[in-house]
Amino acid sequence: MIELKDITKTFRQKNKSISALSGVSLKVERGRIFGIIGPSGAGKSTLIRCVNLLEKPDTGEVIVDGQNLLTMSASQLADARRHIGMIFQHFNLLSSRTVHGNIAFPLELAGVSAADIDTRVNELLSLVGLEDKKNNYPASLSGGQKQRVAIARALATNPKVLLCDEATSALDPSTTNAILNLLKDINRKLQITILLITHEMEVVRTICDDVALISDGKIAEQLPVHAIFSNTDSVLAKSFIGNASVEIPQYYQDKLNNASQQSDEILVKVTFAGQPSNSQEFGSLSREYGVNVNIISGRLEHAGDVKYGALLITLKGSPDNRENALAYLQQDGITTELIGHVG
Ligand SMILES: Nc1ncnc2c1ncn2[C@@H]1O[C@H](COP(=O)(O)OP(=O)(O)OP(=O)(O)O)[C@@H](O)[C@H]1O
Repeated sequence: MIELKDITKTFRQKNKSISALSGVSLKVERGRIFGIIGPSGAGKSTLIRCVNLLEKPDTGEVIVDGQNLLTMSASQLADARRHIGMIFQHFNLLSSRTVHGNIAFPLELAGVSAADIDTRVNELLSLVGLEDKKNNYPASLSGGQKQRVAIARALATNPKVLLCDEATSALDPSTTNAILNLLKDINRKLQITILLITHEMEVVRTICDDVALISDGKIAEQLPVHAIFSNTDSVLAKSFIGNASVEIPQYYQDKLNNASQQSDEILVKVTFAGQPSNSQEFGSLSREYGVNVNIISGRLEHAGDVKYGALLITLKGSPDNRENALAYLQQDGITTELIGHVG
């Protein structure tokens, strides 16, 4: 649905030039939610703005729904852009227009009749759950409600593609989730292809089917989200797992300081880097290896049908049993790190 071929973009300022994109190619299949993630300054905004030519690439091809946007006349491009909706981090609503007026705006520009506009705006208000805010002005809405208006406006002309430029970065976590769910719903119901940029892995994990990592204006990695963890060399997997730090509670910190090396209980950090969600690691440890397992703290997340994250556990048993239990975990692809004796 979207294909970028060898895009380059350099910004020229007085006496210097900044290379924002150098040779970026990517393909977004129809109906997918595709995330582009990367650190600040990596080129994410420039890249997404190239898709609707808000930013014109210096070289390369931008193909949306089979049409090369860079070879179009101005009127063809205006028409093609009606099929590419966009939402922004700061919503970009018109403060002098009501919710209805904002959503109606692109329809007015497209020359739709007042009666048809009214019908369409009502449909969109119901889709985004804002029927009761029709006559409100943006200033009286919450951030999440403003983004819902922006989504409704972006969908007004029935686009095939929705571009999301850090659409949830200005929102709190629960509002972020609600907006991500709405985007996923829209993707499924309307079969709309979504390309989003974000600096948060959580956004990728929550709704994306595919992800590309951009770094220094180049695509460093690109893969389906469910495949991140089966690819042990994946930079993205490492950054997911890197976030899975666990804190040792003070109580166990004190135990670590005071315990003898002969104690039969050890504190272990267990890191999951893509294990199937249904594996039964801890059950087997007690049953088959004669050790007692106690989960102290940690965080496990799921991406597709795999889990990742880290747990802090204690294992209690004879030295041999503990060693066998750790070997069993490692054989399952789990990383274990002995922190010390406790107890
Ligand atoms: N209009 C511009 N003029 C000059 N330089 C620009 C312009 N827009 C972007 N840049 C530069 O291009 C590079 C990529 O910027 P871009 O905004 O695309 O990155 P980003 O990944 O979206 O960053 P952030 O997450 O901080 O928004 C940066 O070095 C930035 O300073």
